[in-house]
Amino acid sequence: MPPSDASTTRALLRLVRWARPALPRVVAGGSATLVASLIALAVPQVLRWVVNGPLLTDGSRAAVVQAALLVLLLGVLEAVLVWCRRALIATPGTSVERTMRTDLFRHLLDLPVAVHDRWSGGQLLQRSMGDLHTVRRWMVFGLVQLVVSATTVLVGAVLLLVTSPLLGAVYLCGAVPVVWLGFRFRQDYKVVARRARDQAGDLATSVEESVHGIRVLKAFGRGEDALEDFVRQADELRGTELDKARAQSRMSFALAWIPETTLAVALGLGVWLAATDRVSVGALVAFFATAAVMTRPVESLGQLLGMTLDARAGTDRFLEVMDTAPALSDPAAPVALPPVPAEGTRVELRDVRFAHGAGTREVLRGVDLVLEPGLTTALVGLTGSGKTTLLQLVPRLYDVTGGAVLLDGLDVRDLTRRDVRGAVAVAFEDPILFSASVRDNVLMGVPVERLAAMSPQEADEAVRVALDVARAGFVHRLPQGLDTVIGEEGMSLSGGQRQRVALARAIAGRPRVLVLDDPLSALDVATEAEVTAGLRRVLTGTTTLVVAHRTSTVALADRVAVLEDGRVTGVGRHADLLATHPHYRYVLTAEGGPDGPGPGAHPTVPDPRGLAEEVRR
Ligand SMILES: Nc1ncnc2c1ncn2[C@@H]1O[C@H](COP(=O)(O)OP(=O)(O)OP(=O)(O)O)[C@@H](O)[C@H]1O
Repeated sequence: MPPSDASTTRALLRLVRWARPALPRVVAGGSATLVASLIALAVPQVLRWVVNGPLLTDGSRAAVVQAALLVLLLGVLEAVLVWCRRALIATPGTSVERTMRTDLFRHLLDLPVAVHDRWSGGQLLQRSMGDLHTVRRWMVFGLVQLVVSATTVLVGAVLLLVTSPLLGAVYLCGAVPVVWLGFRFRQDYKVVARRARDQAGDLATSVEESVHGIRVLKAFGRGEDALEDFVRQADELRGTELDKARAQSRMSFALAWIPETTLAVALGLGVWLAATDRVSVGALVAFFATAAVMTRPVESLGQLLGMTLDARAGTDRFLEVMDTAPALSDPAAPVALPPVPAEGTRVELRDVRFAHGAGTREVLRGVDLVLEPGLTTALVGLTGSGKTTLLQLVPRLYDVTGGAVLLDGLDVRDLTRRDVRGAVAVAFEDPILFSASVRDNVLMGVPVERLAAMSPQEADEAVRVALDVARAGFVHRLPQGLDTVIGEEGMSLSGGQRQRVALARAIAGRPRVLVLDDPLSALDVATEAEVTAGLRRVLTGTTTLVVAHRTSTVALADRVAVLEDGRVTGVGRHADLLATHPHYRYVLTAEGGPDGPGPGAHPTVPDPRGLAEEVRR
């Protein structure tokens, strides 16, 4: 993504919001460095006084010693001030970086799921780690040094002109090509700086995807292809870094030879002027000593400008995420969710419409559906018909684009997201577990306030019951039982085991509404029936919506809703729908949807009533 044309200064000034707490120390540290640099510039003036005074006139030894002591004192003072800079600036820089990182993460949690289609995991990782590190280094070193070097160069230039206007003018002629080259450098470097940061993010994405999908890569023997891809991206990044280094070295070269050349011309001219008594020897010594003090600040300007442009690229990437408005927000005056009615919570989808993006086809086109309190409703439809989409509207993971979702008569958009998500628990088909103990993974399903009020024994009991209902007793046989860390995304567990822990997490908080996206697909039919019976026993009064692909799952529900062409075209008991609803019959017999035998095929569904009866018993 090319950098915007907004000025570097404006982009970097926005950092003040995060840097404000550190500003007093940064300013104090910068002032210490500035004073140290000005002291360095004062030394030549002392030399001028010594040469023109005691050395060339009366030869007073005492005056020379005094001058030497003054130079020594100035040197010590300069060293102390440089130390002060380090002591003052290092710590606040790290806390600014930490705050920015935390804000970025908090904001990411608030952003819609669709954001992840735009920025991959690696890009977000790079933005929150590498980019912020670059910004912090610039803030505590680059910015301070840039201000100090620029001020030193300006003050030095004035001193040169005051010491000898003619020599100063000759020396400062070099500023014209330097400024022009600096402008060119800025134009070129900001493009490659941004490209390098984007490519580093892409490279991080490759690593993340390969590690994540390592089993697929190995199973299909695609390790070499992944390596080739990685090497290509790493080469591209290296090429861009070399472009940066080349631009940087061209600038540094120009900043070294142009001032050196003009200084050489000024030296020749100065010697002639001193020989013809047009300038004093003391002034000549002071002139060249000042120019020598300016050499390092001048040479460092290229590097510091490069750092600034790197920080600007990092800042832009950080602000792009921060400027992305959360699609969902809490209402200004939220309504409180009333206590759970005795019979359970009633969920209503009223003329719900939804499209995944502006201008894209509507997935849901006027869904009317009531989930009766305390009952289980199975949602059935062809693959891609919008079942998962519909499910995600209930806990308000997305907002409807038309119509409304109501919990006990209240629009979910009038409640706080915390209230809605505390009331509605979800288990997805692909269960994501976190790198934490089994206990912590399960307790994640309990709303924070309720968890805080629980004693450790009560929390353990909630975990035990949830795992029992989800038939996840296998966790007790893990090496450390409930304390076993189940690893990144629970990779050390089988698919069915992960699903059961994720289900336990969904029910641990005894939610008012339970939304299940085919969460038992990896279980055998007998275990699924046991889990469903457990849910009925424990979650009495919980209203449940479950996406079902298998007849066995449907048979366990009280009612079935059929999703067809973005609408609910039938609601009823499984057996009745099977007899009266052709699309329902087709969905259940299609065995994989469009590739199945088709609407005309004879259903081969086992009679589910027997299974349901068995489970209820
Ligand atoms: N984040 C998204 N951005 C854009 N389109 C999406 C997104 N998620 C789903 N879709 C599209 O919305 C449609 C419905 O998808 P959805 O996952 O809701 O179907 P489903 O009925 O749950 O399918 P399945 O039974 O295979 O799980 C599909 O055409 C899908 O491509």
